[in-house]
Amino acid sequence: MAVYTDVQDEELAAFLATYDIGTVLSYKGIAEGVENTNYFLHTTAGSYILTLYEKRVREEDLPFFIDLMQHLAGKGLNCPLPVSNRKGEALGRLAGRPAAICTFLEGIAVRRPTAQHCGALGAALARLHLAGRDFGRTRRNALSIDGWPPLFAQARAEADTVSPGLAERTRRELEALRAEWPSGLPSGIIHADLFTDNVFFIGAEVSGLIDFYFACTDAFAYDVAICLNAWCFEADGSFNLTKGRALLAGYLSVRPLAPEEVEALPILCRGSAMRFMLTRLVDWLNVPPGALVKPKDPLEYDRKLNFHRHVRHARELGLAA
Ligand SMILES: Nc1ncnc2c1ncn2[C@@H]1O[C@H](COP(=O)(O)OP(=O)(O)OP(=O)(O)O)[C@@H](O)[C@H]1O
Ligand SMILES: N[C@@H](CCO)C(=O)O
Repeated sequence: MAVYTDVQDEELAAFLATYDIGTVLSYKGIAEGVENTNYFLHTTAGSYILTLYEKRVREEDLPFFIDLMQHLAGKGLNCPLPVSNRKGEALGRLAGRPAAICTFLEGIAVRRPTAQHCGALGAALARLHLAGRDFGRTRRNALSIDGWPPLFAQARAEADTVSPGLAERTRRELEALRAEWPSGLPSGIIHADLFTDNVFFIGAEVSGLIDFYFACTDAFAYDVAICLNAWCFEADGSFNLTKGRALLAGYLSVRPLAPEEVEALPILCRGSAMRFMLTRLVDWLNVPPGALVKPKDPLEYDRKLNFHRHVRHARELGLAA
């Protein structure tokens, strides 16, 4: 996370006084991440994460995220559990922002995942898809194909300052995606942002999944595509087929992919690369003054998009023939 909103000692003490989790021993802003403000919070009762919800999270969606984490935790998935205050409410307000306190998860986010990590991640993703099946609530994916043109409109005029030709490349690609985007794929709750920083490991095992603030109802295979992009490319921009194979084999060990999901995987990877290129581009061009945040490189995803433009079959992404 980043820190967009400062929290003063007195206001935190007053906020905590409404909970049964003791008093503050220490708290510290977390620089990682780009979406919300997060603090490590140590109280006399233990360790927690305090989140203040920022820009992209709509306040009316927060009960969905909180209920989802409670549902998934109830299904045995290791994800942050929102803590309720004495009134039984998990959502409050702090420093003028909506805020929640969640349980702290142990484990380490790997920066350079191995094929073994990718396999474990694939299986964890499929378990998440199964655990969400009876959640009973839905949320539209605001960052799918209909959400991309408005993002592009925000960045278009300045896109070529980031890379010459980026505006025209993106315009053409958006047209192509619109023409080929699949519909009717098996759908349910997806995480939609399961990058390496949102998955904790203890040794080779997944110990926890965090950051459910993009979770929504969409094609399961789109979540697989997001993970292939986030986990299986090397720093030099090449796609690591061994990691792709491991991720897909891990996923398939828990949930099979239907033929139409397999067929759609290349275009879903292209779309997923577009989604992250665009949100990164908008953020890159709009860093709020004074915020403790390091914007992520949009061109990393422009290059991934270019790779996927040439992929014709999921075999090229690692699916066993
Ligand atoms: N429940 C938790 N237990 C332990 N650490 C956590 C927890 N939640 C968040 N963190 C820490 O805070 C950091 C940022 O959290 P998170 O990824 O949710 O932020 P974000 O701003 O939404 O990030 P992103 O850019 O991935 O969307 C994580 O990398 C992790 O170090
Ligand atoms: N995981 C995203 C940031 C949160 O949307 C990215 O790497 O662009």
